[in-house]
Amino acid sequence: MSKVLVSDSIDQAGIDILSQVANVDVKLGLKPEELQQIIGEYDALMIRSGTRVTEEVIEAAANLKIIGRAGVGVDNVDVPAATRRGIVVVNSPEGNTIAAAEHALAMMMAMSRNIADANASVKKGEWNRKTFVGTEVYKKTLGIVGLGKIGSHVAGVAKAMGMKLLAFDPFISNERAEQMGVQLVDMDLLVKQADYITLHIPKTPETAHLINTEMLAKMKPNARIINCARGGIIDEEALAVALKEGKIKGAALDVYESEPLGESPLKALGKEVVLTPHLGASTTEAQVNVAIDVAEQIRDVMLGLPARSAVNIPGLNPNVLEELKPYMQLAETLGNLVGQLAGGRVETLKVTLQGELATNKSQPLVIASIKGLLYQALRERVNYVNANIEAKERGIRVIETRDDSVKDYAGSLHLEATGNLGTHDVTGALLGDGEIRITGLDSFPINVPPNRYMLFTVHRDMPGIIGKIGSLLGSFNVNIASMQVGRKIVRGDAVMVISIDDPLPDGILNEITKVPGIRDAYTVTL
Ligand SMILES: NC(=O)c1ccc[n+]([C@@H]2O[C@H](COP(=O)([O-])OP(=O)(O)OC[C@H]3O[C@@H](n4cnc5c(N)ncnc54)[C@H](O)[C@@H]3O)[C@@H](O)[C@H]2O)c1
Ligand SMILES: O=C(O)CC[C@@H](O)C(=O)O
Repeated sequence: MSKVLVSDSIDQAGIDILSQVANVDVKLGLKPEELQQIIGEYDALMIRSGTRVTEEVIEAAANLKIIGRAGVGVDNVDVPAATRRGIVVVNSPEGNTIAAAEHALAMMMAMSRNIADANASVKKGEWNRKTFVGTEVYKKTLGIVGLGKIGSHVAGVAKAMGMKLLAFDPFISNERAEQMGVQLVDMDLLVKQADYITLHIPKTPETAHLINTEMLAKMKPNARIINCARGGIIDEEALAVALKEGKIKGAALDVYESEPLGESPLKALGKEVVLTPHLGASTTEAQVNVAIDVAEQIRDVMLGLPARSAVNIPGLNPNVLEELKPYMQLAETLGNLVGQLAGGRVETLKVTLQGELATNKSQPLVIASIKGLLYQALRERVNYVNANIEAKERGIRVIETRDDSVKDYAGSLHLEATGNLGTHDVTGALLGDGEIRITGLDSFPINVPPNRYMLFTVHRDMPGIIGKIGSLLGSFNVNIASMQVGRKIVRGDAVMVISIDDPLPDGILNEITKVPGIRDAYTVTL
């Protein structure tokens, strides 16, 4: 049975799902070197934001197939290193959206009404109403940086609270913003006009220290800033100075440059700052959502099914995948076949998506074709995650073309591989029951199911040649399962496709090529 390591606290609902397919070990609070020591035993790792999956951990993870992040941000995972090793990284893009949005709104209200400090004061036995006079958010301007899933939900609630909404998000259209009642502005205008600024962007090289001394200096003296996105988007030193010097009114942070938050000038500040320990996703509902979402994906991958929210596999939407599933195997088989026919070093792979497959949605079939092509070289080390990278690293140019004219089948795939030994092409389609058919080889029409061991010849279409090959195979005790000939013109060139029960013994291919009329012979294992 497979083994899954859960190294952060996740809801039992997730553990129950994982237990259907694997032995689950829950080991919390592992030090990085401890994780590195034990990760080699596991097929899957499930984490939240507490575990750092570094390149060293990934290098030690000899059996790891999937890393599941029960949450949105995967910045605690070295995704490029995982991709290079063919490890799928999945997350739960929506499971904690509401929780994080509500936390940002709660932080805004907590700051406006001094909830945290007033609470602490009452608990100390004081009754100090004057110190904790607050401000209303009604009719104030909220500047939302990042109008994605969380930012949009914040916008909806803030609108209902009577706030005026500005947003900065270069990737959102004016139309979409208008639908939400939000005015899109540039960052400069947003920071100058907003009474409240809330960050809902990922941490990237572009967003690191986006809020720095210069930005803080542009804000209104009554401005308050909220960060429930990622630590490091705000320069914490600069923020502490701005708060201390009264350049801005307040800040509420849930996330920090380094977590847990150690020594920090922010801790020395008073009611102008509210700090929570990365609680954005910590609601019962969100934790059940993310645990189920990610555990189901780990289970599916363990069962050989695709993951619906893989961050390192290009655009595999579950509905599209469901439609394409029968064709993925076809693409892999054809890739494997054309790679073996081409032999040697393949330099170009041209994949033509034909008929009903000639749409953007079929792009995963190109990846499956590359995976098939590289199978002989990389075996299990190539998968849908790293196929593109592996092809690039080998200098294989992949050309994707589309031809929406319907041939004999509603949808078919044509693969052409060119390498140092020449060019070969194969075509394939699916029968109504989903069975794979190889329908073309080196432009000759054929119609055969793939077989584990196959022999192909290109020969002159003349009497006696089929018999000679049959006898030759018989003399080497090779049993033929099926045989088919394809030709374009009578007595021109033809191909012979022979499915055999066992691998072709050494030396026989050479004998076949010596038969008069045989131009080429290839044997493949699929
Ligand atoms: N505190 C928590 O516990 C918690 C919980 C969930 C999510 N998060 C974090 O919240 C953030 C937002 O999550 P989401 O689910 O809304 O993500 P999302 O991908 O739906 O939205 C992010 C938005 O940011 C925009 N964006 C990207 N770069 C930008 C830039 N340079 N300037 C302006 N906008 C930019 C994108 O266009 C997108 O619309 C992420 O950083 C996520 O990790 C934190
Ligand atoms: O695991 C957590 O609680 C934090 C999750 C949050 O930061 C996320 O990115 O989803």
